[in-house]
Amino acid sequence: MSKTYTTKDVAEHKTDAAGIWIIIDNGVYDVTKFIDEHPGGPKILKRMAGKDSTKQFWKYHGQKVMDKYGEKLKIGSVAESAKL
Ligand code: HEM
Repeated sequence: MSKTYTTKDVAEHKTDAAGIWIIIDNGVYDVTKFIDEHPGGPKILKRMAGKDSTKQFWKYHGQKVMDKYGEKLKIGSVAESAKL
């Protein structure tokens, strides 16, 4: 079963020490270990740390990237969603 987080939980994960989480659509992704391998560079990803990066993600990537990395990095979903 997938874990549920609040946007506040996610917002508290925006440093190397706490871990770096981002929201894409309804999912919560832990990119702490991925960030240095990010082909778009760590900086741009770090700027979205703790935030909803749905718009930015789909601007720069397609479904293929999500299919390849999503499952590996996903740690759960956000409890409150505008889409529910
Ligand atoms: C789970 C989160 C993310 C994953 C797994 C991911 C993965 C990738 C991958 C695999 C690429 C290589 C390009 C490709 O294969 O299409 C890439 C490029 C890139 N990513 Fe990400 N990314 C993530 C989040 C983000 C976010 C949040 C941003 C923006 C704030 C971003 C900005 C970029 C940019 C600017 C590029 C370069 C695009 C280009 O060269 O045309 N990424 N990313």
